[in-house]
Amino acid sequence: MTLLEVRGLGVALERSGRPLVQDVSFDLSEHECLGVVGESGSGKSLASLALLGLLPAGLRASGRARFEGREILEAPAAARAALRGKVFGYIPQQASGAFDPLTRVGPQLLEAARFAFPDKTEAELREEAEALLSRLKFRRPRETLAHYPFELSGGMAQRALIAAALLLHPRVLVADEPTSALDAVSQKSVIDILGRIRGETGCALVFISHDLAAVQALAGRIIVMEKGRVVESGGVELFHHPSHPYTRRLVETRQALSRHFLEALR
Ligand SMILES: Nc1ncnc2c1ncn2[C@@H]1O[C@H](COP(=O)(O)OP(=O)(O)OP(=O)(O)O)[C@@H](O)[C@H]1O
Repeated sequence: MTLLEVRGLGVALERSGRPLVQDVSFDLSEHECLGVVGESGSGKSLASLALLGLLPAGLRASGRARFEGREILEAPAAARAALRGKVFGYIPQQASGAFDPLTRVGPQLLEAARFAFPDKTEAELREEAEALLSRLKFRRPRETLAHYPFELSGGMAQRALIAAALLLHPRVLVADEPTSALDAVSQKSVIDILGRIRGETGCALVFISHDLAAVQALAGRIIVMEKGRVVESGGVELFHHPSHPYTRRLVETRQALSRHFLEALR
């Protein structure tokens, strides 16, 4: 079943009308993972922030986006906030910046869930958070909830953010470069976790990354963005037979980087 239908999504500067993202279209079904790739500045984050209703001040979205047939771009602010609470989960790029350094991890993890599920007791929410952390490979979930953010490694903080998003039971999880600030082992762990969650919960995933290997591991379909536009889209075979020169360049750059690292290891 199609969850999300995006047609002609654009983002522009409010004052001048200068376009930053233009004509992005895709469908997203339950369980599906859409990979969004492209160089830094190609518009990946702005396209997803437009869908989430989280564009920075001074930017405006245009086009159409429907969740289960309901238009979301034009929905009033309160309805957008409710959608973010219950429909869309968001995992931002920098886990460290997403936490308030002076507040323990537990209250921060539970804050949005308290609003989203006012009928659940504090004990129920804590229990759910601990179970989630345990699924996300935290050995001592209760202790983790009592920690301050600085006591978590980068990989742990990123996994804690995934837990915070999942506590809201999202139907669509948007992960914006969730592995870019992590070492190789943590990257693999986060990718494994995202893949598993999709299988277990049925939530759809929009996975934004310039790591082509990670996208290949997770996504069934891919859109390639350059300078704010989608230049190519298709299945993962797109990386083996890229038809657009920009996709070819991305693939060649990745192959050259892999060769470089392999030579450096010899
Ligand atoms: N608040 C803003 N005001 C003006 N221009 C912006 C703003 N935010 C982003 N841009 C510009 O919009 C374009 C797309 O930015 P965006 O952050 O979506 O790229 P990206 O592909 O996500 O890059 P990265 O991989 O580095 O996160 C860039 O040229 C960027 O400079």
